[in-house]
Amino acid sequence: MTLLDVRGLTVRTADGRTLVDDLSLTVDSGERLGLIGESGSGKSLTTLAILGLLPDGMTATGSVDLAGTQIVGATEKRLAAVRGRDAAVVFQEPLTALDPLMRVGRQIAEPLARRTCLKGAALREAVRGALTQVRLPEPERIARAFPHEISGGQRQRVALAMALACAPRLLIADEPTTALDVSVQAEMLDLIDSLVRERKMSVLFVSHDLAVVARVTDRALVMKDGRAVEEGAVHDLVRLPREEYTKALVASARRLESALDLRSAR
Ligand SMILES: Nc1ncnc2c1ncn2[C@@H]1O[C@H](COP(=O)(O)OP(=O)(O)OP(=O)(O)O)[C@@H](O)[C@H]1O
Repeated sequence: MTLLDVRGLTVRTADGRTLVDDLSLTVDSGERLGLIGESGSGKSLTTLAILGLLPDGMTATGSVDLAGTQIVGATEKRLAAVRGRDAAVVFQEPLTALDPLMRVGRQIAEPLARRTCLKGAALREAVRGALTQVRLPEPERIARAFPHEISGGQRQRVALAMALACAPRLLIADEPTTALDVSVQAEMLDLIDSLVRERKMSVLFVSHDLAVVARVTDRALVMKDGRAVEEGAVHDLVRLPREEYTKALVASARRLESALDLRSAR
């Protein structure tokens, strides 16, 4: 069953520049699609358009059907009902999702309480469970902390716990590991991978890095200058890229991998 069906999505600025151009993609229930392309290729604007979160002044045309709701042109009320329940997002910078003045536990409690009607001790226990699920040690301490009191990797886990709190059918992860230290990137990818598998969730995973996309998704769509240039199984894209642009992405992922191999051999 198709969960997300994007057809002819076009995003324009107020002065008429086209930043996403006639893009179409689908994500089935339980499927994981990678969206890959260099910086500026339109990946983030695509994810924002899917959630109805485009910056002021930008307009979307075309169709974005998310679990039966048409997102393009939807009212804010309708969008609020969809976000969190049908799709939730983890951004590159966890601080965009977290309120700096609110303790971490309360930030997770709010969406949990909305979904489950839990209160008091039962809600506290559910928050603890949400923090444990994203493999945070000492969940009581983390729940009492403010965002600046925990590490960047821990903040990204908290953002993931918040995104998962309402059990969304689609997780959109927009460069979720790019801002993290290399040492914690792989752990975060493995965590996302195992949590979405356990929950049979669909994923739209955005990255400029083909090696990262290959770790979490089975199929990928390559974007350049706001357009889709190639789409296929990740395995095929890596082995037999058709487009010059995809070949360049594969070559740079290989260069990076061999540089890392050399580093670890030293
Ligand atoms: N608020 C904005 N106003 C004007 N132009 C924008 C805005 N946000 C993005 N753009 C432009 O739209 C294009 C696509 O940006 P987008 O952020 O979607 O790319 P991206 O592939 O996600 O890259 P990155 O990973 O660097 O964010 C770029 O040329 C960018 O400069």
